[in-house]
Amino acid sequence: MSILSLKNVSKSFGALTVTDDASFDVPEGQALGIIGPNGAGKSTLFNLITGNIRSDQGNIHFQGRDVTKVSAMERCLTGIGRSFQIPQPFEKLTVFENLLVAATHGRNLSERDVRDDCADVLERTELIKRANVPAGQLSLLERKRLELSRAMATQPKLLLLDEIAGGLTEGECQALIRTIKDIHAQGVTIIWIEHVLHALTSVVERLLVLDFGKVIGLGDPDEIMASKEVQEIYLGIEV
Ligand SMILES: Nc1ncnc2c1ncn2[C@@H]1O[C@H](COP(=O)(O)OP(=O)(O)OP(=O)(O)O)[C@@H](O)[C@H]1O
Repeated sequence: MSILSLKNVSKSFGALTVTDDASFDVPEGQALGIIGPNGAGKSTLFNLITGNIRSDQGNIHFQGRDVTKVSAMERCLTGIGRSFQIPQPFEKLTVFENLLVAATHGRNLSERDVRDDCADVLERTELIKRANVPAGQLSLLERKRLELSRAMATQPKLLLLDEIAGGLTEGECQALIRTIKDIHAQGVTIIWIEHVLHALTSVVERLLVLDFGKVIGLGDPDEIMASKEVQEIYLGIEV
């Protein structure tokens, strides 16, 4: 069964069409990677799925329900969580306090009701030892982990990751991949936008390619990466 389904979704900013008739399904429990050149419309696609922006045309179904006109807040409450390309935690709040904010708002519950779950999330994302440290004092990898934790604190069924591996060393990247694999193994469906291709392809089962807002490829990661179109358009290699 598909957890997410987009049908003929389009979005323009003025004369610029940023999402062009996008249609695809994400089966429950799958990890889907999204690649494409800068400005291809990847983050915009996330904003359409989360409800941060509305589509001009088309429909979005989540768990069988048409959420096209549903607010971002309600989509979050029903299980769509995301991390942002540029982490913006509350720098002066501790890691744990940052999670409490995400969990209480993202689940519409009191702090008392979410405390244990927040501690569980920090265990899984390996940040529990830093729970009482202000977010502003974290290393880059820890900030990435906090961004992931804030998304997980909303208890998503569908987790959207926006370029979470950028800027990390290879060792840090591998550590983050292990955590993402662990989250995926718990049954969370993942859609991951990433320019660090080896990180992405080590996790996802399918790859979607966007170019000028159009879905130009969707399928097995190895086949997609080897395709002439992707090599030319995405990697800039003439084959
Ligand atoms: N709110 C907006 N108003 C006007 N133009 C926008 C808006 N949001 C995005 N755009 C434009 O839409 C295009 C796609 O942007 P988007 O951020 O979705 O691309 P992207 O594939 O995520 O790029 P990157 O890989 O660089 O993050 C860009 O040309 C961008 O300038």
